[in-house]
Amino acid sequence: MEALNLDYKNVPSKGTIAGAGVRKIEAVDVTKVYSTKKSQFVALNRVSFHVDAHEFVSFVGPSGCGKSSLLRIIAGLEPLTMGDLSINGHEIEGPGADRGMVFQSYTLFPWLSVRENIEFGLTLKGVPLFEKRAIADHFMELVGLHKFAKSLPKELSGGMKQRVAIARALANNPDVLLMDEPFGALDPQTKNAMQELLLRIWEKEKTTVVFITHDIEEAIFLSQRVYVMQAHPGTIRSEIAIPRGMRQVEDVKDSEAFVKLKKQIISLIGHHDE
Ligand SMILES: Nc1ncnc2c1ncn2[C@@H]1O[C@H](COP(=O)(O)OP(=O)(O)OP(=O)(O)O)[C@@H](O)[C@H]1O
Repeated sequence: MEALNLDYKNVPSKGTIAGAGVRKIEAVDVTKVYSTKKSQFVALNRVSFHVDAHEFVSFVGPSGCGKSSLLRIIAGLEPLTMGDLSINGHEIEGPGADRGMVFQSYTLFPWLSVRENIEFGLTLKGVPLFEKRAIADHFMELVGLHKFAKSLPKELSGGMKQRVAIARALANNPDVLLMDEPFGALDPQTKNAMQELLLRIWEKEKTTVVFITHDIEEAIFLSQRVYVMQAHPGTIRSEIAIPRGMRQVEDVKDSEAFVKLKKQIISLIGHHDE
């Protein structure tokens, strides 16, 4: 029988603590100008940041500050106008299998089952059936959907669909998981449950995550570092480190440290709006 090759989780650049501290994404003076026939609009102005291996980094800011533009540029779906942006030291020139995406809108293939959706990228890569099945099983288990392997997306709730989307992205073993308001369309209870689940997954898989949200609580709860953005034009106003161990506190979102950080970020964002 063919031996199972699950070493995909142990590639040196991720999945091992040894890779921690290694620069994964580096952005220097990234500028994005959208041009139409009549005008030019500066969506991002000289945005510089970095994301290290295994980090969970969020970008938070008001509507229109360029969060989605930034994520699309990292994903290689949108070209930057000026500046430098690299992943693993290589300039980003287009989309790549090293980056997995999860969007706010549900992007599952409606005609494919949960298992087939999760296996889709692996099928394209020609991963052998046995291995593909094992990887899908692992990630269905991880997001708690193994009982729904044969279900179609239309039979799933919004939260379940996003769990499939996360499993699908992770099954391709991306170097970086890019998430654009993935829980933005969910009700508050489901959103909280998804945040808890994502943290558990991140702690287990050691994935590097770049997370976009306008929800300040969500950013503080999930991240190790938060970049606070402002609009007109989109720039990074501040970088906030979230203290280690804060999440271990019960009802962390009501804790003094959490509320203090939230007020700090609100004032940073609010300051610009005045
Ligand atoms: N393709 C485009 N052509 C022209 N302008 C664009 C385009 N995409 C985005 N913009 C403009 O760039 C700015 C930043 O948009 P972006 O969607 O990146 O912001 P955002 O912070 O993600 O906003 P939101 O939180 O509302 O989704 C906005 O003013 C938007 O209107």
